[in-house]
Amino acid sequence: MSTPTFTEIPIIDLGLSDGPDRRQLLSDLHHALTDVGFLYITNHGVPKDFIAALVDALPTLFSLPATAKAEVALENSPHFLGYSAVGSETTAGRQDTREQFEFATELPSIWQPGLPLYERLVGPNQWPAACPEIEPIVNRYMQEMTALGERFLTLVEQALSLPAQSLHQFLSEQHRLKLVHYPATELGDDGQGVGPHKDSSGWWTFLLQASPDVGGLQVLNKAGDWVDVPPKPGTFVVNIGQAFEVITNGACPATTHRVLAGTAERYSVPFFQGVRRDLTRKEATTLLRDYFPQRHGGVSTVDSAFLHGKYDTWGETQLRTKVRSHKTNGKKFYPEVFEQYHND
Ligand SMILES: O=C(O)CCC(=O)C(=O)O
Ligand SMILES: [Fe+2]
Repeated sequence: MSTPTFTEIPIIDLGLSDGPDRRQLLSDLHHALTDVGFLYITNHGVPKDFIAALVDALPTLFSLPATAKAEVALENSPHFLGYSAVGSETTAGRQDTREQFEFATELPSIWQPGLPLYERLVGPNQWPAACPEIEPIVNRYMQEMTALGERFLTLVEQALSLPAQSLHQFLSEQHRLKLVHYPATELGDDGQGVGPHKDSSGWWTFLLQASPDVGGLQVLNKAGDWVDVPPKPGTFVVNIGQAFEVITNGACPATTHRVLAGTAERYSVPFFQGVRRDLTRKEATTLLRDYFPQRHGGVSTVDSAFLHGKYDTWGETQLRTKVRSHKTNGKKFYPEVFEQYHND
């Protein structure tokens, strides 16, 4: 018998959350959380004109000259915020075909000697001077996504029969967002937009597919088939990050996904809801454990560097991941742990 699995991505209408269809909504959400790990949300309440302003700004931003992009290079930032060119990222052993600007909730630097090194992940954005309109547009969008993320967690608590606010206790004050551009590739060029991965940096991801007519995002189901996640007007794609899989003891899986390179260029904007940096592995595996008892004969099947790695906090696990994938920043800003993170 083949493994029961999904063949399409459920659509959850958040507009039903206050009406008579609420029970059905929570039951559909439960299915999406436990069997799929991916969903679309509609009627999410983020103002259309905020989204449109962001979508409209992307082509201008990405057509800035290379020198303007280099001024805000991610390499300059101890907080791993800024621009990365096509070719600087490898996923699943192959080079990705995308360029991106990474921003975070606007916060001042807090790290000073004596504080955990991972506190250095927090700090100011680098805004491109040649495209000044992007700063207020992104800041406003981030505020909306932060609020949407919190509303959404309340529904997830209800769908999973968890106490009110029990998921909010894991949130960070810093969330991250990427503006992503996948350039058009030649026909027959077997490039990857971004290779197969699970989202490792956040609690939940809320993705805006910003090119209404261009597909490419796919999700891996349990039968090993890739399921398309085409853009749908008025929706966000929402998916589970690895920290959430850990907290739920694998009941809610962080599903593998990828983006195919295509002959049409594509823009997208993933918002990664942040997990508090001081979260310990012990807390992550105990705080909600009564609600997610061990399945599979007591052996955890959850795949996560946080769970199986050497470092005890979410913050340090994140810092290690970033130092390993951005070697220039690692050497420049984190020489005290660079070798150790690379060799352990
Ligand atoms: O661009 C997309 O649609 C998805 C991007 C993604 O999966 C990621 O950046 O983690
Ligand atoms: Fe992703």
